[in-house]
Amino acid sequence: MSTDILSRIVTRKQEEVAEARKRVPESEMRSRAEQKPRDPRGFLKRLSRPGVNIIAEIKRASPSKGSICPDLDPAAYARQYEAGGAACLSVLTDRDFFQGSFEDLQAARNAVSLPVIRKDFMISPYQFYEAAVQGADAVLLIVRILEPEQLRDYLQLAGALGMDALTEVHSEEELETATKAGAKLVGVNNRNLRSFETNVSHSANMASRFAPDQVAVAESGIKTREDVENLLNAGIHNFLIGESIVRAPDPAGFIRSLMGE
Ligand SMILES: O=C(O)c1ccccc1NCC(=O)[C@H](O)[C@H](O)COP(=O)(O)O
Repeated sequence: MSTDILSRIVTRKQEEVAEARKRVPESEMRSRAEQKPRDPRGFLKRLSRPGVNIIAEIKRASPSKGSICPDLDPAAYARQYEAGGAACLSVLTDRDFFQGSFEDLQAARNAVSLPVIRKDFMISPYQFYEAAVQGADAVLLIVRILEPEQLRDYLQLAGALGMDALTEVHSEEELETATKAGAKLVGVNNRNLRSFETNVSHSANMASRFAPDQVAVAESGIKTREDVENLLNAGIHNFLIGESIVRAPDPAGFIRSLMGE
């Protein structure tokens, strides 16, 4: 089942975009995005600060773990994340595989002053217009599901709409593709999205491959202060963390402990 999860997600995304275009044509969505008064909170800027920066994720469910916290209150979680010292929020907006939504993104963003990434599977310009209309400060670009040309175009499109882009890689080849496309903010996913195998040392092992002007993020499977320290020792100080924070009885306290406070 996990072997082709990304293909299944991408196929469903294509259907979703086609359905959304019928409700609001692309020309209209684009014009809404271009006319939307922008108030970007600076996702990349926050992660360029020294110290431990945690992108804390609102994650109700996932393909690898099933249900995690289906009834979570995104505004309450966002407030806890901010109180705990998170640098940014990540909000999953995919409904079918993660039980996320734009409502979650809006509720979380409106509750705090942190920059927010729309965490989804971006395969069409339409989704960038949607993200801008929803007020997202950043979007995720997954190298494995994009052609190199598309990646370059989407990095530009995100910037033109006033959003930062977090480019996600898993392998060294994908990191090379991201670098050639000009990606500045790059996340290494510790989770292999084919097998779901997660190895927290994976991003540490890739750290030396980053260009000096790139900002690295370690993604997935981070659960303990020891994980964070090992990644800090490898030179990575930005962390995207979902499940362990969502499941923590006290998310704010847990974030503080991950930060070493
Ligand atoms: O989490 C999954 O099962 C998953 C499956 C297929 C594609 C993406 C997936 N996760 C998205 C993410 O990038 C994670 O939510 C994020 O890195 C946080 O990971 P974690 O701390 O392990 O919840």
